[in-house]
Amino acid sequence: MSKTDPTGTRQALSYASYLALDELLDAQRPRSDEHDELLFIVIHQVYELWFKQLLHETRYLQENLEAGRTAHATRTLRRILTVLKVVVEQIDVLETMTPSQFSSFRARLDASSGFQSAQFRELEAVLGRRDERVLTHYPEDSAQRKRIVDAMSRPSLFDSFLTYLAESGYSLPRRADVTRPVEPSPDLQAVLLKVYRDDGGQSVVAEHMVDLDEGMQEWRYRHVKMVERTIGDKTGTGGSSGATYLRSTLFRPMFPDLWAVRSQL
Ligand code: HEM
Ligand SMILES: N[C@@H](CC(=O)c1ccccc1NC=O)C(=O)O
Repeated sequence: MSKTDPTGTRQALSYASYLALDELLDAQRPRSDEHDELLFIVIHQVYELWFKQLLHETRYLQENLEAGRTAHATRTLRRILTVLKVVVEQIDVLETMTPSQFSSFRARLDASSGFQSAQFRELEAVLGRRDERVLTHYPEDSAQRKRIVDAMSRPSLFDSFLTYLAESGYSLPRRADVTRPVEPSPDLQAVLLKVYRDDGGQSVVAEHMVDLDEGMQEWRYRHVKMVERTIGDKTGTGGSSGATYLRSTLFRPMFPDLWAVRSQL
């Protein structure tokens, strides 16, 4: 395959053109002359690429679940979990940056912050988070805000998991309104206990859902520790109390029913 350049000349596909490296490698633009700022930018860009891939895979996972395809869903979940592991471990790289190295360019970040990562918020919404407060960081009418709002109004991954169980023959209560947060449900927990006792492919999928929930919580924990060691108790550039706020977001499971049943297994 070949494509034409702006002068109309045919260009053979190459490594650089296939991967759009001119654009990609031109997209790191430090605002200071400090050595460490490039690492900060690269890490965040890598995160956003992985978030893109995770959103791509979760969409596929939902399709597989809703079609009752256990093997495909399990494989996709494994890929998602492997990527999640990589993004959690990536925090090690940023932790090689000392507080004073970060302080050398932190003021140049102005009021920008992780609160503005639309893909992270979209991922949370796809998994099941329903919290309109996150929208305050995105301008009305922005494409980013619309993607988060859309994700909050579609069935979440947890809803697709429930559809999958129903497809597999388990009769269970449907969630009346997918735009509302998941409330723990004793009726649903009774069905989940049966899923685990039957010990089929559905229980493997359920275990991977727990892995996913645990992985997201691990990310939060590692992020908070990174924040504590890098900026201590300083307030965040995004206007929050910083580490104190972030600590309050720990232990907020996405799939509470899957945790609740474990004391009965
Ligand atoms: C030195 C490194 C980092 C520091 C000091 C830091 C600090 C903070 C702080 C203080 C907040 C609270 C918002 C605020 O008031 O600013 C926050 C939120 C956030 N950060 Fe970071 N961060 C770091 C790296 C990262 C990385 C690598 C990511 C990956 C994308 C990330 C993603 C987020 C997200 C998604 C939030 C929102 C969390 C929530 O509201 O639950 N941060 N960060
Ligand atoms: N909120 C951080 C700054 C920060 O980490 C950040 C700034 C801009 C873009 C991404 C960031 N990462 C995650 O919050 C701080 O208060 O130092």
